[in-house]
Amino acid sequence: MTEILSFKNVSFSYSPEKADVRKAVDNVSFSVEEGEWIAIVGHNGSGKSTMVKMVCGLLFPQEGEIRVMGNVLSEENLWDIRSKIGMVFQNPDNQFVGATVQDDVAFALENNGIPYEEMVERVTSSLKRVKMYEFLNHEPHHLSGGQKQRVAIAGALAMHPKLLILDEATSMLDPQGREEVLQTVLDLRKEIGLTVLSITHDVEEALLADRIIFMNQGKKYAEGTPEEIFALGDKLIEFGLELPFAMRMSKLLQEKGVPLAGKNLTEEELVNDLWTSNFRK
Ligand SMILES: Nc1ncnc2c1ncn2[C@@H]1O[C@H](COP(=O)(O)OP(=O)(O)OP(=O)(O)O)[C@@H](O)[C@H]1O
Repeated sequence: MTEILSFKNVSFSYSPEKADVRKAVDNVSFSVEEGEWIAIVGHNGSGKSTMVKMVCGLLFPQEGEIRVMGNVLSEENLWDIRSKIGMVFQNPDNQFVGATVQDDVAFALENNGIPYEEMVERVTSSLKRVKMYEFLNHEPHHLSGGQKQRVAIAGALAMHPKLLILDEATSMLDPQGREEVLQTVLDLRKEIGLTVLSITHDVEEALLADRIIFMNQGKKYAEGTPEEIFALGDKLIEFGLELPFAMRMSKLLQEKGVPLAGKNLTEEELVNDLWTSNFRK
């Protein structure tokens, strides 16, 4: 397994001179292996954005070290490392720089001096990967939120990133847009083994990840598979997170006396459980 990103005992405080101000990120360690999808979840102020800013070198840890593809992130290698990371942010309207979809995807390639023929090839293949090729000449403001985010993903893909960071990338989308973007990420993982780090409040999105890092007040409270993390149940609620819809529904049904065997993280599991526990003899 190749390690793409690691945090080792990383701490950051916005007021390092004040011992009484809580650290935004406090002694956090984790790693992301090639091909994994890791979701960082946590309530407001738990340190998620500060962690992303450190991965991109916008902030540097005061303690500990961050490695990207084996290299300790520093002022010297910052630009090289940034070129290997694709980012998609929260607001689909703040990310467009091109007048058309293809101009937008080509923007970073042009800035990086990629030869014209290669640029055309990368724009074409990236837009095909996110199923937005037919919108090549469309103006961005005519697209839906989900389509805009898929173009933003294409822009990131065109740079052949080692890591794609989704920073609350679905939080401003309607359910259909959210679904489109998440399906795109799932497809990309299957097709090209893309490594993904997503920062999210959305527990249903976190369920799709291989592993979840659960942050609380700057500290890593827990890390594990979605099953392990959501088994924490009331602890998640206490720290300001919801449980997935299927789990909440299972709990309510059990309280009403409907027999169910499991906790049921997904709707599919719930439907199967309802069927086997109640109807199949
Ligand atoms: N520029 C800043 N100056 C001072 N303190 C800050 C700054 N940015 C964040 N903080 C503080 O650092 C802590 C972690 O904030 P951070 O934004 O990283 O959390 P978050 O989990 O991303 O929250 P949200 O989901 O609201 O974006 C919070 O206590 C926050 O108030």
